[in-house]
Amino acid sequence: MERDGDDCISGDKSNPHAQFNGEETPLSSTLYLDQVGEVVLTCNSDGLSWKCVEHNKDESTCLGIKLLSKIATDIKFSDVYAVEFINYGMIHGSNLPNAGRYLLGHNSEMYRFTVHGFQRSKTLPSLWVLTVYTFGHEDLQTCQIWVNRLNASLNLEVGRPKNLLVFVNPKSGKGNGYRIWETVVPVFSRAKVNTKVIVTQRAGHAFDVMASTSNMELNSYDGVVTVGGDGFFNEILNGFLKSRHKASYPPAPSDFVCSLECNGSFTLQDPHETSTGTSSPIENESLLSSPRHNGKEPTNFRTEDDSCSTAYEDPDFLVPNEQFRFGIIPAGSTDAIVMCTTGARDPLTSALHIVLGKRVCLDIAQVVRWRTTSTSKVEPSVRYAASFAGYGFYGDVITESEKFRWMGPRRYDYAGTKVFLKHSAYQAEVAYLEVKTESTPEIGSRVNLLRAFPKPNISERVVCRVNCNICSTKPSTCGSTATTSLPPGEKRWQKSKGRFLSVGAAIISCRNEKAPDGLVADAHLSDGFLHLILIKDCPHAFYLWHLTQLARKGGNPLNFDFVEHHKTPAFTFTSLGKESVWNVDGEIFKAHQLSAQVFRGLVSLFATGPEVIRFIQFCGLDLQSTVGGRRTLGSVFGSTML
Ligand SMILES: Nc1ncnc2c1ncn2[C@@H]1O[C@H](COP(=O)(O)OP(=O)(O)OP(=O)(O)O)[C@@H](O)[C@H]1O
Repeated sequence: MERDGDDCISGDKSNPHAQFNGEETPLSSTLYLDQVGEVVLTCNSDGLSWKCVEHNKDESTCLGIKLLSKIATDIKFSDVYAVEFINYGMIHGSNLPNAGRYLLGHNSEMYRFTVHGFQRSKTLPSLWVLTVYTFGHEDLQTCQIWVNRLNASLNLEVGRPKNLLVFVNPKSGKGNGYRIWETVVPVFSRAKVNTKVIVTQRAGHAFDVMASTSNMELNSYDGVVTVGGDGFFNEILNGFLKSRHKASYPPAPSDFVCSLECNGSFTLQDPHETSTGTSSPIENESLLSSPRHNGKEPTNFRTEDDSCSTAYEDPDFLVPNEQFRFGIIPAGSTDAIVMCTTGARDPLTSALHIVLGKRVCLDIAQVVRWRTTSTSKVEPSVRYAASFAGYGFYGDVITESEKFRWMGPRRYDYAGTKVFLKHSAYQAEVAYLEVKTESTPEIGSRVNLLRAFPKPNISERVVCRVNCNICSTKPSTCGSTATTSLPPGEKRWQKSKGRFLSVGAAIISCRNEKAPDGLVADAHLSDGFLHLILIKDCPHAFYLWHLTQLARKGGNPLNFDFVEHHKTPAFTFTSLGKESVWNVDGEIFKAHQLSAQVFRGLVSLFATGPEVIRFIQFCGLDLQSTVGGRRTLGSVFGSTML
């Protein structure tokens, strides 16, 4: 084992950084790989590869199977999140049988460094598992050269965060938000990501911090990480967008606007007024003026000597902002957003997406409540949603489940069962914008098309996934809405009035463990559309049938006559009853009258999108047993908690 480190390195070891400035010189050394043995390690522009010494000459076989082929032999820099020098210590001998003479057959002490990366789980590719390769050499300098060289390569990886603001909800899910954060802290510290951690003390705490943090301070972070559920993410998203997203209210049909104007407290926007993100009013549609400003006006205040001074002006924070991303470490009760954006409900997978600087754009819906109850005056209040906004059944379940928060995630099953048994239907009027595009002549009336042609089965649906073609077709301006980017003739309002068991607007597929394909299996993360699902009053048994389809892998919950499905960028809603509760990303939102529109890719997430192709290939197997566990009738009702 005596070896002089100077002899075994090829490349300019005296200056590893210099090798990176010009043409790259591959670095190569003979080192020991823990649990394997002596290897020739090579570093090139893409990553690291290693080969057992004399591998080709003397390959171990057992019953004709190459034993060494099971050992990983390379890793790309894009899959490496940290390289650490770990000083003098044990390198273990090979654990392979018949290791042969080139493998270290015994333990030995030497200087070591570790390469931390990940690999995709063989059974669920969206699930990322940690990998650690420990290399050793008796010469300290050799190890240091390798560490410097590999860290120089990692520094060239673009988009990796250095500073993050982290919010932890200790009450999330089963109340273990902080414990979950602790399990992923080592990933952040190894990757040398600085974190400012805020453990929330109460509901609304994170919203207040996000809303009051200056843009200057926010600009010092590469993003915000939330450790919690969908409701917690929603709170942080709203705090972030509250004063930073500048946009007019959603478009609405003229009679909707009239109903607001008749109240005497609201006026139509002057069509000549220029406002960010809107075009002039289109036929049969009116735009509503937005009194919102960016909240950064200079503040005049009196100083001690009574002179008037002006506080500094906080710089603008651009939204959308591709550099600034959100990360979600799942700790909630449903975690639909994380499942749709990383494909897995796994804190480590999320942490890896964050430190590796992955990026995916996410549509956000702006939901404006105009009236809280039938008698209240018009008072616009804006809420943003990342996954789902629902009324009727969805509003009732969230209201009921809040009474049983102590039950943890099971409260949704219990509340869902209770609300299902009540079978309440609500009188309402919904208007949605029907948009014609080249690929789908009238997206808004899709249900009628589906009646005329057989519904595509699940394998034919264009499901959103990593590098999704639909989502990566960039609109002219990111953060825009289809309501403004399409010419007036391409849009028209359609209405649906009647008794509904539920009205739901899914911005993403809303996949979760109880609804494995989500409510809308082929919804996309950033196509600029939401899916309006209207469930008309129907017999109890039919509704149960819809819910069981929702809870089933490969089910078709929208393929019923009592279900209307409209893909649209905007809709309005007016309750014709007294009580009216919405569920926005799992949080209660009382609204008698509201309008909503989608902003395409308004925020970016540390995520890649799910690895869906193989996910769907598993359909033949019972994936529910992997992701959903045993199904009970209660969990069928709980599946509506999107
Ligand atoms: N320290 C706290 N104490 C009580 N409530 C809190 C605290 N911090 C945050 N909250 C509130 O808890 C609510 C729910 O949080 P979260 O979404 O993390 O969990 P969940 O409801 O169990 O999960 P999911 O939204 O996925 O169903 C949020 O609306 C948030 O405002």
